[in-house]
Amino acid sequence: MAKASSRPDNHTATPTDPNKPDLSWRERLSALGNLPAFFRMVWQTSPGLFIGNAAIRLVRAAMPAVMLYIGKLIIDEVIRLSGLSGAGDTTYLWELVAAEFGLAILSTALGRATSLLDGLLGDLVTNRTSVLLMEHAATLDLEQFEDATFYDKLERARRQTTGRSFLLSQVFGQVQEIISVGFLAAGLAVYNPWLLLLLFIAVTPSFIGDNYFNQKSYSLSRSWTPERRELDYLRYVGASDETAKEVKIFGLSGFLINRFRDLSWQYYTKNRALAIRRASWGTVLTALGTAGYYGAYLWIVARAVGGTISIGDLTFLAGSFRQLRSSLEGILLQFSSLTQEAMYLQDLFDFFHITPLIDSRDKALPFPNPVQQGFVFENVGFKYTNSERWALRNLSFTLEAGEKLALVGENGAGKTTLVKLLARLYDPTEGRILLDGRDLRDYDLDDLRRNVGVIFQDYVRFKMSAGINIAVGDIDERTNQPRIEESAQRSLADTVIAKLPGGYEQVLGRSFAKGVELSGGEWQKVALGRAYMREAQVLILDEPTAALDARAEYEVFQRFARLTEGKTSVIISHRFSTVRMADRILVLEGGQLLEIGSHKELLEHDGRYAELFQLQARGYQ
Ligand SMILES: Nc1ncnc2c1ncn2[C@@H]1O[C@H](COP(=O)(O)OP(=O)(O)OP(=O)(O)O)[C@@H](O)[C@H]1O
Repeated sequence: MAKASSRPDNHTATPTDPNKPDLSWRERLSALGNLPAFFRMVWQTSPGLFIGNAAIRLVRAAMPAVMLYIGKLIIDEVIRLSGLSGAGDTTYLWELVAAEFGLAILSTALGRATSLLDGLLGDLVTNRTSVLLMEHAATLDLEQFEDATFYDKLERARRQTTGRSFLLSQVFGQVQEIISVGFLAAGLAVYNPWLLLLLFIAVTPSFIGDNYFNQKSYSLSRSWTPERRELDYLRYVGASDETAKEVKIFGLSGFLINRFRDLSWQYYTKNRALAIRRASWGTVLTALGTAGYYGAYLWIVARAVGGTISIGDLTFLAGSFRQLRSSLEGILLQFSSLTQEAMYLQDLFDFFHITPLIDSRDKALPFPNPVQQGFVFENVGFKYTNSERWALRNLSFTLEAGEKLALVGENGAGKTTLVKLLARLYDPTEGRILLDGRDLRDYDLDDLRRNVGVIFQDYVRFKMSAGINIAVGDIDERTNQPRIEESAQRSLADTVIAKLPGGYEQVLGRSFAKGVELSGGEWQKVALGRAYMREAQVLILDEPTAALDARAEYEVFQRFARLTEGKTSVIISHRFSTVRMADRILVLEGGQLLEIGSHKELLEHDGRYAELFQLQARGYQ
């Protein structure tokens, strides 16, 4: 299968290309090609349940034909006995009745057993798919997550993680029905093979009709993925703890609800039009099937009246024909919904086929320990995929090993982008970054990430315990309580946590029962603790003190200076009291390097840094 990537330039059209609303028969059949991979996944989930399910279904498949045949034998025996005027031996008759009763009980029991196994297996498959999805998502790039088409794929794949149990019982049921039909058809063919032909002719119209409408509804639902995502988003924004504050203050609920109502109504009307057409055509086409059934019934009754077949044969044939028709209709209808399901499955596999663009090379180098020379930016330029503008351009500078560098610049100057390149969340669009003389891309990615610790300004507030919120800096050490507490002390989070009713076990945020919310500055202290958890050689803090009060900021920096002694560090800050502590300061403007030097040098230079510094200093006078 072609590898799909989130980059528009090498995006390969898959059989389910969203820009192509109607899918051909060939594409739909080729979607069935996903079933083996799906079953491999089911098999790997639980071979025992898989085999059990298949075995029971095989037995169940033979039941309808056997029961109909026993019914025929019973009727023929009753007629034979009634012709003997009372004195016949009824043992055989009772044996037959007992056999039919036994089969009826067995059939119900097996029916229950299959739903049970389907349910259990379905749950396991759902869990496994979710795990696979999360595992795969973890391998992908930040850049891919920021791409809307990627998000649509992820969204479609996410929907596939639930509801797969339905496909499972559907395919299992389908195979069972096909075997069942085989048994019944064999019985019917013994009497008259033409009946089979009549049967196929009767069920074909409704099959074609249903296929057509399934395809339409798949295309509709697929082409509406972005809108459905927007609906989910509106539902979330309109009713969530994180947004409630602003929604209330700005009185946004009316606006959000109306937007939701308009969009959902549009989708509803499109769906309704399709559903009405489907129901109308379905009625007409099914009537054709009924006509076919009665045609065959006429023939059978006429043969029975003419004496060519027995009354038992009549019931067997009529029963078989009726059962066959409904089974065949079932199979054919299921087939079209099966291809539809298989197409949805394609979405899941498409997602699994997206490959990360940022990865370790073969024979990647280990991260130098310790870093000898440091980083060199050589004419680095970077453009976000979804943007035409250069976020960084012509950037050349060195970050010496052990140096503390501060990044300064106005909003949107490219500071965060620069540190993302340093942590290899992205690769430069042009130029290169060297570490100890080798391209950053030559180093093992996991090793690099372990050695470069970044605390972003939009750090995540995990709705988990305070301890875990610090331990995420080095999650393997989450049970190392002394280390967590030491990190908390350094980042000043210890006093915050001491006030929490549950201490380090206290769940933060209000999403879960007993969760406690922190203030912005308190959260920042907790997040800062992550930097101290990580024994990284390079530490990057992106506006780590923006929410801190003046005293806390001062203390944090005293400690930070001590912690980063001998380490390479980069700090982004808009506060010059923080910035001036750095060895050198790099001033960015519009993605370009404007000035670089120590605080003193830059003040003497009397350029942009001096201007911004004096601007801020004047504010304090
Ligand atoms: N994910 C993204 N996709 C597209 N463009 C982006 C993305 N992130 C940032 N940009 C753009 O890149 C430019 C640089 O952004 P960056 O976040 O690096 O600025 P910054 O200097 O850190 O700003 P601030 O001081 O506001 O945090 C901005 O023009 C921004 O709009």
